[in-house]
Amino acid sequence: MQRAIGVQLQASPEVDPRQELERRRDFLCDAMHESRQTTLVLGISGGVDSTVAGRLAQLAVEKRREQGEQAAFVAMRLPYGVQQDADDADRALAFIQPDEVLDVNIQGASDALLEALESGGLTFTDAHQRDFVLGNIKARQRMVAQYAVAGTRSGLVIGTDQAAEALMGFFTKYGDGACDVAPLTGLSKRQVRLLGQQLGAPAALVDKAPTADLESLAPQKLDEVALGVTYEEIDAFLEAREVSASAFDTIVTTYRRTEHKRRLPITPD
Ligand SMILES: Nc1ncnc2c1ncn2[C@@H]1O[C@H](COP(=O)(O)OP(=O)(O)OC[C@H]2O[C@@H]([n+]3cccc(C(=O)O)c3)[C@H](O)[C@@H]2O)[C@@H](O)[C@H]1O
Ligand SMILES: Nc1ncnc2c1ncn2[C@@H]1O[C@H](COP(=O)(O)OP(=O)(O)OP(=O)(O)O)[C@@H](O)[C@H]1O
Ligand SMILES: [Mg+2]
Repeated sequence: MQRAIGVQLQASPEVDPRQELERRRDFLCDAMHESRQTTLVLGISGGVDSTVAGRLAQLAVEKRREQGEQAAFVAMRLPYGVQQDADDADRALAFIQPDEVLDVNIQGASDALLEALESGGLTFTDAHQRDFVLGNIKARQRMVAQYAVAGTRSGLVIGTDQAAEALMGFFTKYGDGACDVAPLTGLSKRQVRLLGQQLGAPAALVDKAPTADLESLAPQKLDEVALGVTYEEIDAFLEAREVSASAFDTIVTTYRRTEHKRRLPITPD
């Protein structure tokens, strides 16, 4: 079963970082060519996934320009108010060297929607549920912001979903899960870091502990705390290595429970 899920998610035990970077950069170039779009758009959080995907995007548009095509990468800062790890986002942008940076605070829109929902009669069981729902609103506001830019600039929105998040369904459906191109597909978290290292990204970002950072009541909460398994265990599962019985159980149960997130909407037969 472990192998079958790995195949389903396009995971592989080993990758050659140099070759993978070239293949994934060229994939972005081909996607721009085939869709006749001239811009790539991506939110840069300061985490390793958007650092790697962002640099790949910049390399892709530079290659398109070398080929005589019009191409640009628009990186977006999308903080909710003041982001605790804003320095990391700045560091990531300094490394990526994007053609353009747009800074859009998603707090106003996110809070306004939550307030309107409450005025409209929606109630929550407790403060934790309210905060969790607001977290998913934040992820979806980032999607709305990126698509607004893509719609203005003939752009493709990049998603940073990789095999570790896909396996655990650890993304907001139609939030950060929504995109036009997903260049990190199939990579374990370890492999994303390998690609970051190969690109020459700052070690502090390559080795940074992953956080979705969506809950205002628990800023910078580590993904591993929310997931109940470590990325090491998730990567071992994806890379067809041995996994403890309890981790195996958590991973397979979560994978099945989140199947709907990896599929198109349910339709009548
Ligand atoms: N069986 C089923 N078939 C079809 N649809 C089903 C369904 N079960 C729920 N649904 C629908 O799916 C919805 C639940 O999905 P969703 O809205 O995504 O919500 P949910 O999975 O509850 O929450 C998203 C999770 O992803 C994490 N996350 C989000 C964003 C980024 C990152 C990150 O790593 O950076 C992590 C976040 O911390 C949270 O734990 C339900 O409200 C319902 O509408
Ligand atoms: N504060 C933010 N500013 C801009 N974009 C964001 C922000 N938070 C999340 N995103 C976008 O949502 C994506 C999903 O977040 P996620 O946390 O999975 O990735 P990451 O932060 O790049 O890496 P890591 O998973 O290691 O934290 C990010 O890659 C980024 O494109
Ligand atoms: Mg993050």
